[in-house]
Amino acid sequence: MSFLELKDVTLKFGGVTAVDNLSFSVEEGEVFAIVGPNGAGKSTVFNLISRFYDPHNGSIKFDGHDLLKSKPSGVAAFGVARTFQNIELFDQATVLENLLVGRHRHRQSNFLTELFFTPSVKKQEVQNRHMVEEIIDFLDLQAYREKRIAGLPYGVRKVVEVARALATDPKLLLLDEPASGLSVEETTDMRWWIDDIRRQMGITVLMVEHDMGLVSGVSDRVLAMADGAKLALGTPVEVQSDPAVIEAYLGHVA
Ligand SMILES: Nc1ncnc2c1ncn2[C@@H]1O[C@H](COP(=O)(O)OP(=O)(O)OP(=O)(O)O)[C@@H](O)[C@H]1O
Repeated sequence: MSFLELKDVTLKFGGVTAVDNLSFSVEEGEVFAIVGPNGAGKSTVFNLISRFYDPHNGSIKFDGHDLLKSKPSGVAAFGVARTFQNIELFDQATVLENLLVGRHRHRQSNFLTELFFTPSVKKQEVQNRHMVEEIIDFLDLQAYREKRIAGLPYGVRKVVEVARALATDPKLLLLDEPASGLSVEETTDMRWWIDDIRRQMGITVLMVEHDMGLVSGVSDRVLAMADGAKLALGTPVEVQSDPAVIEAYLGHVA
């Protein structure tokens, strides 16, 4: 069985079929990209995996779990974390505080143990800090750790969003347009972060991205979508030279 498996998934919004009988699977350890013109259904696929929406048909399995039978909150507990197209951080909190919030799913304490700051709570707090500091070092965010999000440049906030998702200790990282709004240099940096996350942290990455340079540079496989359905699936070179993909993009540009 594949690490992540979507089978015959369909979701309609009224008369619009946002995802149309879509099947694909992602293997453990790969970087897998979803591309396609605006409105192709890419974000909806992310929202289905995150259990933000329920499909009308089909199945979604991750790491041996039937995601559709779990509570939406259970997805994070299975080890799925995501970033958002419009960065979702606490603006008035520092980088460090935002990352500590990301550790929340690992808290095993309750109100009383926290009230009395028992040894187990203290130990957990130390472990959380340690892990968060490692992520700050890993993504080179030391200079910003005590800075509030609101005052940070956009490119740094994008990296903090990735850091916050990593703080949940995921097995699968969903990156929603990691390069959107970034300069050419920042996009190159993002490419190396994604590569390091896969190679050094061993985390599987599924991303939606429009920047074909980033997609080709970092992805093992690419799924091209149009009108909610699969147009092509293969290596970046295979997908970029697929006639159906070329037509969908040219049709979109025209
Ligand atoms: N909540 C919603 N209600 C109604 N229609 C929706 C909703 N979400 C998405 N859609 C529609 O579903 C289709 C797929 O949208 P989706 O956002 O998944 O595309 P996308 O490929 O992510 O596009 P983009 O690249 O612009 O982000 C579009 O026609 C969109 O208008």
